Amino acid sequence: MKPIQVGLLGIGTVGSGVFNVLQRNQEEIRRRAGRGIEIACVADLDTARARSIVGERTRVVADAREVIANPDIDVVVELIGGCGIARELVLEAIAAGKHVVTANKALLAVHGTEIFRAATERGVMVAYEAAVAGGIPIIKALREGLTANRIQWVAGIINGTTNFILSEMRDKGLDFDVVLKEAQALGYAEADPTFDIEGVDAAHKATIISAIAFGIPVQFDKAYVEGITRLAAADIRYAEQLGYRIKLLGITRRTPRGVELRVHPSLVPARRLIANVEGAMNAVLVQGDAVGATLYYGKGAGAEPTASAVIADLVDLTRLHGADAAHRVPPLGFQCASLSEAGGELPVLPMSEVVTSYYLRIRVADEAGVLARITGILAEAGISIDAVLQREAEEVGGEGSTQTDLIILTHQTREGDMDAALAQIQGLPTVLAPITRIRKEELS
Ligand SMILES: NC(=O)C1=CN([C@@H]2O[C@H](COP(=O)(O)OP(=O)(O)OC[C@H]3O[C@@H](n4cnc5c(N)ncnc54)[C@H](O)[C@@H]3O)[C@@H](O)[C@H]2O)C=CC1
Ligand SMILES: N[C@@H](CC=O)C(=O)O
Ligand code: NA
Repeated sequence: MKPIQVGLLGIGTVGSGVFNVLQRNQEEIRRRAGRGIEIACVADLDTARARSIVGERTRVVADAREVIANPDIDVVVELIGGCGIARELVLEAIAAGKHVVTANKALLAVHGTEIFRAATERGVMVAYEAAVAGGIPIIKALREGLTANRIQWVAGIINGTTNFILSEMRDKGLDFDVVLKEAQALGYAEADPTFDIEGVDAAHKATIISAIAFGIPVQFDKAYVEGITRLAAADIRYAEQLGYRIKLLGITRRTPRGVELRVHPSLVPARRLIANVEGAMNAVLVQGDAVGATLYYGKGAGAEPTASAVIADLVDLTRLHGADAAHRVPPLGFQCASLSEAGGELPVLPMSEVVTSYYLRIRVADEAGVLARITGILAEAGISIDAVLQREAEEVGGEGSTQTDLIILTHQTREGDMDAALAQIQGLPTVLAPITRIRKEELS
C-alpha cells in the first residue's frame, strides 16, 4: 500500500525531530502502522534551513498553503506554533479534508472548541498528543487507558523549562536568567519564554487536561495563572527546611461546585515522587475513582521526545485513515454532544472558591504580641494553623530594631477567606513587607 502522505508545516525544533525519528525508525513504524508514513512536503519560511535538514529528496516550499492545497497530502502536521497563522492553516487543512496533527497547546487551549467542531463536521481527525507533556502519552492515558474512571483530579509538572529553572537554581545556586538562557538553548522554551516562566504554557496544557478529564469544553480564559518569576530563593530554602519542594504545578480538580483549573508554584511534600521530578522532566499524577493514583513521567520538551508523540499520532491516524468516524476516539474523549451539558453542570470555579492549604512568609518587626495578632486574624477567619516557624531576628538599621520572617503553614481553607485575612494582616503596622503566599498541595 502507498505510504500515507504527510505535509509538515514548520521544521524547527520539533519538526526536525519528527523528520529525523521518522527516517531512523521508518521500518519499525511501518510495521506498527500497517503502511509507511512519508513526509512528502515540508513548508517553512526558512527554506534553506529546511533543505539542510531534509536533504534533496523531500520537497521544500515557503508557503504552507501550497502543502494544504496539494491533493496528494493525507495528513497535515502543524509545528509552527501560536494562535495566528497556525489557526488559519489548521482550519484550512480541515476544510480541505486533511487530518491534522499538532503540538500546539496554545492553539488548542484557546481555539480548541472551534477546531474540534470543524474537524468533526468535516469528518477528519485532529490529534495532539505532543501538546501536553511532550513525549509522555498522557492524552492517550486519559482518553483511553483511564476511560472507565471518574477522574477526581490531575496535578502535573507540565512545563519543562520552569522545572529546569527551579532545579538548577536549587541545586547549583544559579541565577534565574542564566538558567532560562540555557533552557532556551536546549530547545525547551517557547518562542516567547514569558509563556513558560509566567505559567501560561502550563495553563494551556492544564486547560486541555481539564477538558479531557472532566468532559468540559476547553476554557483557557477561566484558568488561574501564576508563574515562577516572583518566587524568592528564601522560600525555596524555607520550604526545604519544612520538608517540601516548590514545583510549578498545573492542577485541575472536580469539586461538588465545579472544576478547579489553576497553575501556580506549589509546596509539595518532598517524599512524594512528583516532588523529585527534576530538570526538564515532566510528571502527571492522575487520581481516578477506580484505578486510584497513576503517575506518568518523562520528557515533556525537546526535539525527539516531542517527535515521539507527534509520530504516535501519525501512526494512530494511519491505522484509522478511511475508517468510519464512529470508530474514532472523540477529540476530547467524550462524545462531542455531551461536552456542553457537562460544561453547564461543571463550571470552572473562580480562584476565590478554590480550597487548598498555604505557606505564608510574613516579614514582621520582632515585637511582643505580633504573632498573636496574626494568628488571631487567621483564627477569626476560620483558618487553622498547621505549623509556625519563626526565623532568628536580624538587626536592621543599626538602632536596635529587629525584624524576622514568620513562616506559617495553614490547613485547608477557601482562597477568598485567605485573601480577606491576608488583607487585614498586611495592614498591621508591624508587618513590614508584602506577604508571600504559596499554595501547598498534599497530593494524596
Ligand atoms: N520545543 C518543544 O520542546 C515543544 C514544542 N511544542 C510546540 O510545538 C510547536 C513548534 O515548536 P518548536 O519546534 O519548538 O518551534 P520552532 O520555533 O523551533 O519552529 C517553528 C518553525 O516554524 C517555522 N515557521 C514560522 N512561521 C511559519 C509559516 N508561516 N509558515 C511555515 N513555517 C513557519 C519557523 O521558521 C520554524 O522553523 C509549538 O506549538 C510549540 O508550542 C510542543 C511540545 C514541546
Ligand atoms: N516550553 C515547553 C515545551 C513543551 O511543551 C516546556 O518547557 O515544557
Ligand atoms: Na504527550
